[in-house]
Amino acid sequence: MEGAEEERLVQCPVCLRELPAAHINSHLDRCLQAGEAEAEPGSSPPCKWPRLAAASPGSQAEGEAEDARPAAGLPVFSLFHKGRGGGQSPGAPGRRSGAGREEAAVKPAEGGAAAAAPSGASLAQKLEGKPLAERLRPDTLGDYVGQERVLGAQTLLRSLLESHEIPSLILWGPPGCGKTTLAHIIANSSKKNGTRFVTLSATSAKTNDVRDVISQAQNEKRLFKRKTILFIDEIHRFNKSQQDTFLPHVECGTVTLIGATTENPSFQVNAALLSRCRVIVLEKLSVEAMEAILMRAIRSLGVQVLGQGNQHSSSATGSSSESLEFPVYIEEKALSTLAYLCDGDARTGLNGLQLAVQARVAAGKTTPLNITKGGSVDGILITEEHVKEGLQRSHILYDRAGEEHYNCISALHKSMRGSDENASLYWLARMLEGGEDPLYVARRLVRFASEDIGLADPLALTQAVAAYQGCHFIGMPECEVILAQCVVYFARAPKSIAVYRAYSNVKECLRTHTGPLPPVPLHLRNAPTRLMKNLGYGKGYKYNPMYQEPVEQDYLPEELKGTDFFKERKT
Ligand SMILES: Nc1ncnc2c1ncn2[C@@H]1O[C@H](COP(=O)(O)OP(=O)(O)OP(=O)(O)O)[C@@H](O)[C@H]1O
Repeated sequence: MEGAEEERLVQCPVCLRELPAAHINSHLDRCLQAGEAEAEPGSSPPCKWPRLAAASPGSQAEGEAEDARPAAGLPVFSLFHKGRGGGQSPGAPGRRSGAGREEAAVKPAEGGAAAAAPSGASLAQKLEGKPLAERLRPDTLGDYVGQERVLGAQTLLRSLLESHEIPSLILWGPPGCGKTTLAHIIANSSKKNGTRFVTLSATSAKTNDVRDVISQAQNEKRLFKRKTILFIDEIHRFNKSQQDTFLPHVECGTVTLIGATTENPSFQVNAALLSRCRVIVLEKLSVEAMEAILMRAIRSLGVQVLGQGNQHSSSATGSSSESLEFPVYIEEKALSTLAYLCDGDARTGLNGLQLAVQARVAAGKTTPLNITKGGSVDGILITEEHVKEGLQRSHILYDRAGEEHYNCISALHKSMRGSDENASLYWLARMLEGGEDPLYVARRLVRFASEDIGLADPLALTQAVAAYQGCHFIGMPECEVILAQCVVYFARAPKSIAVYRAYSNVKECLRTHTGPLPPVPLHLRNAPTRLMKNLGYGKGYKYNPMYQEPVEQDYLPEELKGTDFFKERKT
């Protein structure tokens, strides 16, 4: 009987693991200690790796290994993201083993810029390991640049964050604008009042992972009165049933949800969930904000800024000459070009800077620089060309923010209009490979379908809308072939601008009309009330289906009678 009691399985209230009753007390002690360990700063939002193809593979692999390392010492409970597309999800089948469950614990950021590298380290050492963007991720609102509209001094969000009153939030904004960084700052500040911060990435987490986080949050709340903030990166990638899983728990306050998304949450986030969250719209970082972020990076690396033509007093702290044979300089113009070309994406800007500096330092080629009155100094110089190389794949071919964006879409439009399928494909690829938003191209195709093909092939519009939706569903890179198919269809399609031109003529007619616009003819008016009938509304209207023969009836106002917008030439 006693043996049976010992063998009876009971569930640990903390980790939910089933164990023999006889072992539960000792297990619980370990579990509680582990829970404490987890409360330590291990739960920051995930580290992100550079998206640039040119990013050094070595540094990424190194970073991933570091990122996936479990938090030191005791096993941890919470579920963490392993990084984009990385590895098995934390709660994948076969891995749920209670306290021993394998999790990718995210290491805490190492103190922001100040901790980027020891101040005495050489520049090459400072550039090793984690990507610069990760190391410079701000820890406090003080270092968070831009986004004044939502985080400025008098804003509601700032006062909520300062008072540690975190509501459920959806952070919506383009890549690299600071969504994860903001969550990271919230994680840091919420630790101060003992709140747990758990991170899941919708790209790798399964519904069971969400359930695990929720049940753990319930236990934490019940046993320790601790709140849980759940950060879900790329929340738009969760399907409806996954989103439904945490809906009631957000509602009853078991977890505070912070979701980050680059997609419009009205379409991608379940309406019920959305209504329980405050949507914070973050914008692309301005060129000025990007300059400030890049300057901070320059300072942390000890690189000095070189003004055009004359010596520029750099605000760099600690000259690189302390630890390097040659000082490193970057042209002021190179910085502003980088700030401009990265199109409000701080990760792209910082990665571009890192690659440019790394390449120049590795090449070790020095230039005599006239920066002192007395003569020249040998130093490593980073020019505008070098930063463009750093941004190579994404930005040198194609500048998403600037003129090139309009030039290429115009070239695509004209190539399709000219029925040149090769040129059409070329311009499409130039844009997509350069990082253009596929939905921007898809929207142009919808317009083209009506403007240039029109009724010569009415199916073109259906194709374009389907291509838009396809791109919306699957994103890049898979959607490129959808756009390619549509572009070739359009290049080969017959063209007609009849409707486009006729509609332009109508608009012109309205614009140039002098005096009051003619009233709607009485016989064309609807007459839902007796009064309207009495006023002659609808009187004399011939209901076409009642007639066998063509109906003689005017539909245009009297003064436009007989106008043919299809024949008239636009003036
Ligand atoms: N507002 C900001 N102030 C200072 N640094 C920033 C800011 N926004 C972004 N950064 C820098 O850019 C890097 C990338 O930003 P973050 O990961 O927050 O972007 P994100 O909006 O979450 O992008 P994604 O949608 O691609 O995940 C950060 O590590 C940080 O170094």
